[in-house]
Amino acid sequence: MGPMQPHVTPVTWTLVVPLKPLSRAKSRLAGAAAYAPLPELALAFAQDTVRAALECRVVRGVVVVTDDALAAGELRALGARPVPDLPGDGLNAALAHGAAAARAVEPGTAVAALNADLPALRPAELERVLNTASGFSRAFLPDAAEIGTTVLTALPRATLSPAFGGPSRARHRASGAVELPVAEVSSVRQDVDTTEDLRAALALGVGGFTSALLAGSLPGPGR
Ligand SMILES: Nc1nc2c(ncn2[C@@H]2O[C@H](COP(=O)(O)OP(=O)(O)OP(=O)(O)O)[C@@H](O)[C@H]2O)c(=O)[nH]1
Ligand SMILES: C=C(OP(=O)(O)O)C(=O)O
Repeated sequence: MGPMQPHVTPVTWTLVVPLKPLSRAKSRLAGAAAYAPLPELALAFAQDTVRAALECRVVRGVVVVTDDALAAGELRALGARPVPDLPGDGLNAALAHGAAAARAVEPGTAVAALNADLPALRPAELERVLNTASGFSRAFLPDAAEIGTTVLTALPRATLSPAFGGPSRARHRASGAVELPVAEVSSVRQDVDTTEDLRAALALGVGGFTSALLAGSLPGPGR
């Protein structure tokens, strides 16, 4: 930055990552259970997601909303802050609760919901998504299938107002959030719900937890 540039305070983000109990996670991935147990896959995806998120330069912290004691311990070990769900309320309540927990500690923080199933996540691509989001009060990134959402953002004065679940892209757009105009961020969009998604994530390159778990039994094309 040159000497005559105005001083700009960069936006830094607290991410909120939701993770349901591992024993119930990733039911649509049943086809991949031949390669590794589903609870272990769900944990490895979350570990790779959280580790990459914490390596992103504009991320100041990660809150993981989960009632799973094993996952909470493993993700705390990576540097995340686990908080339990509110009793019986589901995904969007968990995200709103996590955003409130983040702002209880850091009142001025921008917050972003991030799916826990992004094992190919690259910190530099997440940084480009978040830097683009710093220009909008609320914004979102559609998933690779163009139906759901992988990231929903809110600047410090905005409320997150999450509407995840199924066709959430249209719901987030209807809520007034801006669809982020950012290209070539496949690693931030590639969520893994099905065996086909897992193949796509493996083609992008997954993180160390997922690749170690699948070592020797990688699901290749058409298998
Ligand atoms: N804390 C919390 N996280 C949730 C809850 N429901 C879903 N999630 C998480 O939100 C994300 C999207 O959830 P889903 O697509 O419903 O579940 P999934 O485990 O990814 O996949 P399926 O079981 O195949 O539907 C995942 O990271 C889940 O772990 C909830 O009630 N509480
Ligand atoms: C919850 C969502 O994700 P998925 O169902 O694809 O995991 C969503 O995209 O809103």
